[in-house]
Amino acid sequence: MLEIENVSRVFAARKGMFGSTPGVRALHEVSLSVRKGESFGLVGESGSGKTTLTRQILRLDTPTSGRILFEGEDMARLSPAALRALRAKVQIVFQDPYASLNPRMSVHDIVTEPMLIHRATLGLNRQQRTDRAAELLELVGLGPQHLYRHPHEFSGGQRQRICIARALAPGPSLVLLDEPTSALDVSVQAQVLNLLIELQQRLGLTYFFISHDLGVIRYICDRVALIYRGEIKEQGETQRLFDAPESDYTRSLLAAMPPDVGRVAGR
Ligand SMILES: Nc1ncnc2c1ncn2[C@@H]1O[C@H](COP(=O)(O)OP(=O)(O)OP(=O)(O)O)[C@@H](O)[C@H]1O
Repeated sequence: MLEIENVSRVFAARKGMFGSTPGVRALHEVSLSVRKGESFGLVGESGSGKTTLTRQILRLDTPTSGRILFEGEDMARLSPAALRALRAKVQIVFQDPYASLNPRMSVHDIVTEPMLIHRATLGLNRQQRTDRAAELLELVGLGPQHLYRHPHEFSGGQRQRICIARALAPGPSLVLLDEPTSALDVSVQAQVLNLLIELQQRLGLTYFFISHDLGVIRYICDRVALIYRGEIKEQGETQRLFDAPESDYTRSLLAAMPPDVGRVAGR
């Protein structure tokens, strides 16, 4: 579904009024492939390049070299119409459900907005968009009675469910989950993770799951890649990587952050 081939991203050195910024090699020869229907985890500490890679997948930034294929097509070579269609197919859920919902918008407007943006692709009229928003709320475990409420009336976990409904609104096949539970209480984390697993099974979604929490990764991801200073240090089946890590970096990461699956699963 998603092939990342030898992607590098270098931010050039810059001279500014208050001195110069050195060049940064944020990604170096990153290669990985995400299969349809799986959950693929990307683990790395702060500054390792996770956001930069995510921005390349969303086509918000362009690699310095290398290429990214989505469903076999080079993202850099898409026509404007194909790029618009791709934007509906690849959606993201951010870490902070408090910051990522506009407090002035109703849940209805938040969830129907992506349908409006992608109306050329989806072809839904006003009533159909409202009906779909109500269905999506039901799907994420919030009833349609919440449609005309505003974000401040919801808890953190409920807000993240609204963010998930918004991400699902244009009918994506790939969902990028950028630390989607790390701003939530532990008990709520487990509920949201279980919801994500359930939605994946029902809708046949593919997840690209970014996290620094190995417990969460182990709970949800089929395969995982570890990124360190812009380079992939190891990747493979999650279970294998935890049981028999091949790189020193993986070993040190596992030693520093023992995965605690029981806590995540709420057991
Ligand atoms: N626009 C930019 N210009 C210059 N350097 C950048 C830019 N964006 C990111 N970087 C640098 O690239 C490196 C990778 O940053 P990135 O934000 O991708 O890491 P990250 O793994 O997402 O970190 P975090 O978990 O803290 O979000 C860092 O050294 C960062 O300072």
